[in-house]
Amino acid sequence: MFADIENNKFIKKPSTVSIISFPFNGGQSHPGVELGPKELIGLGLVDQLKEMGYGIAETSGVVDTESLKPTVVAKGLNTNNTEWVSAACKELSSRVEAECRKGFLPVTLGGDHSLAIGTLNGSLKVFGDKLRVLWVDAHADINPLNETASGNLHGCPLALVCGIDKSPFFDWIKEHLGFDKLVYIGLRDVDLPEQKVIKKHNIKAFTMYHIDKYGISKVFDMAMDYINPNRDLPVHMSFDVDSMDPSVIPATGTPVRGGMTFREGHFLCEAMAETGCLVAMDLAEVNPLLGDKEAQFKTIDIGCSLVRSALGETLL
Ligand SMILES: NC(=[NH2+])NCCC[C@H](N)C(=O)O
Ligand SMILES: [Mn+2]
Ligand SMILES: [Mn+2]
Repeated sequence: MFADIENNKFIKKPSTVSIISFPFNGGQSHPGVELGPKELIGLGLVDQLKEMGYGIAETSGVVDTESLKPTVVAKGLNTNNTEWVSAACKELSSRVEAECRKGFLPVTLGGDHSLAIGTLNGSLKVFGDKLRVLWVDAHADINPLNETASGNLHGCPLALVCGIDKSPFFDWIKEHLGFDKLVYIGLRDVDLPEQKVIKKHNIKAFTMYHIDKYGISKVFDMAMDYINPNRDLPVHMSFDVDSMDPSVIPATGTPVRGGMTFREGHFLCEAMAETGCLVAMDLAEVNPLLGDKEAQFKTIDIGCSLVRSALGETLL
C-alpha cells in the first residue's frame, strides 16, 4: 500500500513515475496540442527521467482519446465537445487514481488543460481532503460552464473540480476540491466570470504582479504556507506552459505576454520538488504545430526541463 493518508504519511519523493500521455485537443480550438506528449517523449523525456534515477512504471502509456469520441452529441450546449471531454477525462481520472494508489507519481502530458478535470479527480479520489492543488497558469481556468465566452472547456476545469458546476455531463465527478485547498501562481488573464468566482470564494491567487513585487521564491513560500504550512500534505501541481512568457514558451494556443521567465518557471518547479510533497503533475498546452521550428523546439525542450525540475533535477 502506498501510504497512510489519514496520518499524512503519503510517500514523499516517490521513486517511480508513470508517464501518462493524453493526446487530446477537444478542450480548445487549436489543432496540434494533441501532439504534445509524443513530441515531449520524442525529445527524450522518459530517458531523461531514467537517467535521474527514476523507475518508469510499466503502466505508463497513452490514453486512447480518439476511441472515446462520442458519435452522438447534444445540441445547444454552451461548451464545445462536452461529451468527449467528459469521456476522455473520466478515463484519465481512473488512470491517475490507479497510479497514485500504487505509490507512483503520475506525470500527465497534455493535451489541453481540460485534462485537469480528469487528473485532479483521480488524485482527489486517492488523497481526499488532504490533497492540495498548485495551479500554475496565465489563466484561472475556472469559468462556469454556462458563462464561458469561448465555450472551450480548457478554460473551465476548476469550475467542475471545485463543484461550482455540477453538469449532468460530468456526473462521474463525485468529490470536489475545497476552495481553500487551491492556490494559483502566474495569473495575468482572468475573465470577468472568473474574477467573480475567485472573489466570492476567496481563492488565493498570486498573479504576475506578486511575482514582480516579491520575487518567485517568496511567492512560492507564501503559496505553500497557505495550502501546506507544515509541508506535510500531498500536492498536485497542474502546470500550464502558458504560465511562462511567450518568449520562453511560444508554441502554445493561448499565449499571454508578461509571463514567467525561464528561471522563474524552473525555480518554481525546483522549489516544488524540494518540498517532497509532489504526488502528481500535469504539463498542459504544449502545441508542437504552432510557430516556426525554433519556437516548437524551444517549447518542447523547455517543457521537458520543467518536468525534470519538478522531479528534483539539480545541478549538484
Ligand atoms: N488552459 C488554458 N490555456 N486556458 C485558456 C482559457 C482562456 C479563456 N479564459 C477561456 O476560457 O477561453
Ligand atoms: Mn493557460
Ligand atoms: Mn490552463
